Amino acid sequence: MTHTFFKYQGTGNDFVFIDNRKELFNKNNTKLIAHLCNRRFGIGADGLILLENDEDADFKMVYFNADGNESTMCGNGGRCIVAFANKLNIFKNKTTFNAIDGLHEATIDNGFVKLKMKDVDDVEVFKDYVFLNTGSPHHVTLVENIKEYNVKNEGAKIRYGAPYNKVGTNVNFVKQIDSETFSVRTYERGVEDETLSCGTGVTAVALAMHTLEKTNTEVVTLNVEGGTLKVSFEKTEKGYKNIWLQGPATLVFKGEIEW
Ligand SMILES: N[C@@H](CCC[C@H](N)C(=O)O)C(=O)O
Repeated sequence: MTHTFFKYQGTGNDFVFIDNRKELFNKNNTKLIAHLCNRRFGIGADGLILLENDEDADFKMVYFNADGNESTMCGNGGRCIVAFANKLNIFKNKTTFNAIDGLHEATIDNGFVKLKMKDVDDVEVFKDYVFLNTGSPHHVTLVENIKEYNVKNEGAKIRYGAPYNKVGTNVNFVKQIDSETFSVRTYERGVEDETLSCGTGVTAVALAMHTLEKTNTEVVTLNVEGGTLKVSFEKTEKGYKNIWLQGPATLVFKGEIEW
């Protein structure tokens, strides 16, 4: 049978989108999802996202990593689904949608999406790294030689090692550029490779760098391999609130595929 899909990218983090408002897609078909995300045998993407109806919001986002497993929040996927829902005329400029970590507010203006992320109350600082959950788990560590860094090998060691083990984590390698700008390269769990950008990852980096007092601004610029994102936030007694991830989200193509 022929199925319609859409492909979007947000700073190079790319996703297959399926309008599943009629609930025809089998979410337990891990093999099919991994096949659709495969860059040689399928459409090719870092993840697959279903847009569904929701009782409390304009729509619901269901996110799967490229390995076919449903996972935690995807920030760039969240920005892209806002662009997709806007294309489907589900809302005009401002929306609220449901995701695995709760309700998210968002706006879109000329392809530029601002997405409100969940509050972060717990930022754990260790000797060589910071760990926090911005909807997905993130290990953040500063490195000097970011351009030459072997993100895949070093990221995999941390992702599969203690204390994360089987559950794993995403791993962000960071270099400070100036008082409000950082370069970030991310190893993504579930893709098991470096991706060109990670939305929950740059959010984690911005909050971690603020916690470490590497920056004192509450609007941080993050240069990723696929472009530039901004994260703004407010410090609270326990952590951070009013966190917004901002950047472009673009339709790449629409297509049809057999399965
Ligand atoms: N690309 C994402 C993160 C997706 C989730 C991650 N791979 C995980 O399983 O934790 C983003 O933009 O946030």
